[in-house]
Amino acid sequence: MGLFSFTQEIAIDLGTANTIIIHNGKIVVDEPSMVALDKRTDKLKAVGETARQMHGKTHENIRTLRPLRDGVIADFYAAEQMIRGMVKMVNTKNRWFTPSLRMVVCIPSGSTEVEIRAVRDSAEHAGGRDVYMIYEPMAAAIGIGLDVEAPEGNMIVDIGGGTTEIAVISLGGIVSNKSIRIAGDDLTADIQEYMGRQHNVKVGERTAEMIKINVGSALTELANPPEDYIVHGPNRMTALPMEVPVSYQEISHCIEKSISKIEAAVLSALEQTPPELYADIVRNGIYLAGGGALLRGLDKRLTDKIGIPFHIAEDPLHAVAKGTGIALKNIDKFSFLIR
Ligand SMILES: Nc1ncnc2c1ncn2[C@@H]1O[C@H](COP(=O)(O)OP(=O)(O)OP(=O)(O)O)[C@@H](O)[C@H]1O
Repeated sequence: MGLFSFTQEIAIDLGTANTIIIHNGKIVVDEPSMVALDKRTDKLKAVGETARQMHGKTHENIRTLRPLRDGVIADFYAAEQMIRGMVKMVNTKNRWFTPSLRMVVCIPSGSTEVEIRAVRDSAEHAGGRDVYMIYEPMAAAIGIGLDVEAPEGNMIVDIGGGTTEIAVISLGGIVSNKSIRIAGDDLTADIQEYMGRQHNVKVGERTAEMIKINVGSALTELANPPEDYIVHGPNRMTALPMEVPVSYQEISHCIEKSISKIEAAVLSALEQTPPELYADIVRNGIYLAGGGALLRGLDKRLTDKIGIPFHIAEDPLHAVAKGTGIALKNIDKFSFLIR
């Protein structure tokens, strides 16, 4: 080791929609999982929020892309560039020498060997010397503050951008899990398609996501309904500008199919749960994490349908990252980390 080499420890929640880095127990990077590359040289032009702002507005020499799809790396080179770019954001002070990185990165629980390898390779190419991995639902459970090593069953439903992960955790391990590729991005796609079909207005992905955040609902009747959201966009036929007010009720109908699929996956995961753990889950309730947990009425809908209380994690968008950060501090203690 040279005179100026040092090890930096970071935890990465590498998500389809957002990537979060924790360093010294604090969130230091929280950016959309997006890169902008120069088409001619493949060099990185921008990463995170800056790349997202370029999305849909680029000329022929720049391409913006999301390196992950459905929770897993879809573009290996872009993923590596993104991790590199985001790690650089952590090291704004020490530009003179590159630290050796000790990382904990989270991965979907349904990952194949090849997908795990892809995350490890990307992390190592981006400077990781000592790379550990943790399954996302395990990280979410730790982030929520559950004692994952206790002989007690807990069920986590983590609804991210690309995947919904449902897992039962007990004694420091995942007893059963179900991962489906229906999550927040599918709800956004449902809305985008619906706006064109129903209102004849063309909306981009970002606008559809804003509709979801402002008036998305898993129920057709809400106790505290949000005000209609006004959408601006071109008419699909005439290209003339339109202004369309959108209500939460119509959005609840348009995302109904996808929500039902998530509901069915939770039921199927419960069916596979061993009886002793099932009893613990009925007593403790089920924890919702990930950005999708913020959808209005989802906790109530699932509670009413399944008959077990659903609790939304305190900070659902950051639960996985927080848990990954705690795992980083306990690398030697947590035997469930993957090397
Ligand atoms: N208030 C909200 N209501 C509904 N959905 C939301 C809200 N806020 C964020 N989301 C959605 O949550 C998703 C992102 O969640 P999260 O950051 O947990 O996913 P991720 O970790 O990047 O994805 P994955 O776990 O699938 O790799 C996006 O689809 C986003 O649109």
